[in-house]
Amino acid sequence: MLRRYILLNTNKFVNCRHVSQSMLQSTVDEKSGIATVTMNKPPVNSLNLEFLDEINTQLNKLQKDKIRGMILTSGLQKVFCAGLDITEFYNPNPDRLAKFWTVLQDTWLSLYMASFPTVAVINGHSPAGGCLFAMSCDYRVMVGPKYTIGLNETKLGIVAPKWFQDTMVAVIGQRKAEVSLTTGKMYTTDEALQVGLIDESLPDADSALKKGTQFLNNFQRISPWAFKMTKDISRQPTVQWLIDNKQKDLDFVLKFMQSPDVQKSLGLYLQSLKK
Ligand SMILES: CCCCC/C=C\C/C=C\C/C=C/C(=O)SCCNC(=O)CCNC(=O)[C@H](O)C(C)(C)COP(=O)(O)OP(=O)(O)OC[C@H]1O[C@@H](n2cnc3c(N)ncnc32)[C@H](O)[C@@H]1OP(=O)(O)O
Repeated sequence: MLRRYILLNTNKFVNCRHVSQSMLQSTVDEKSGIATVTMNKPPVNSLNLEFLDEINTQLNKLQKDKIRGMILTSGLQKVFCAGLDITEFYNPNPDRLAKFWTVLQDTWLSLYMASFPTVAVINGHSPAGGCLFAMSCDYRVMVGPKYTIGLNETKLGIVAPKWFQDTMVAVIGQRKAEVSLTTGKMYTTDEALQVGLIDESLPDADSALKKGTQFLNNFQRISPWAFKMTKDISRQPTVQWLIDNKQKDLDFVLKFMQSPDVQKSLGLYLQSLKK
């Protein structure tokens, strides 16, 4: 494995393994075994087929490398992740859409059930799929006060799939999730903290990264096996539906996304984004 000194987001030089460099940068601190995975797909880290594939491959690699923890963050100025790439849904090629959705399912399962502790350092806006990724980590530290986070699918005229919804319920509870999902609510950092959607709010990215690292350091004294078993038991009710219904979920999305009403809503939403 290539060893070199590189400059991390913390502006400190640390001895680390450089794992990859493309839309995703991944570094592992040799001493702590903590990986920092930085999404870097301008302009907004939207999750298309290729990007999701890269994220999933990296998560599986980190698992094989037996890292001790992971921070997921963004290398962009003001966006953590803009969610799924809407152009994957608009006038889709059915074969590509099927691949895209399957990789999304797999990536979510890899992240949600990661064998190592994970922290999202949310250093920018985090709508929809971006919020899903953040909620799938074990801890969320967000840079405030100006960014927003939430599952806004109803605002696009679409519906958050069951497993997106269940992930939110697991974080903030049934009642708050129901109101949040039906209204497509995007929370400010303060609101997200209040509702429990994030665990901490910090004024800048450096202190958020430090906080995330502090959280991961808690696990130095906890057996990885005990951690993983506990997490599996806790998260099993949320993942089991998708594990049992991957094909049904895919078939539904293929049908739903190709319906004229949904295409019309998506077209209007894309237009409004361009404006
Ligand atoms: C019963 C069972 C139901 C089954 C349901 C089936 C299917 C549901 C499927 C999926 C669920 C969907 C999940 C999603 O994640 S959908 C994506 C939702 N995301 C958003 O709504 C975010 C939209 N973007 C923004 O709000 C902003 O861009 C931002 C993130 C706040 C950043 O703002 P900023 O001002 O910095 O950037 P711009 O707005 O100027 O954007 C720059 C550039 O990027 C394009 N873009 C932005 N977001 C996306 C995106 N998600 N996908 C693709 N492209 C995006 C934007 O259009 C601009 O493009 P341009 O060409 O003008 O440069």
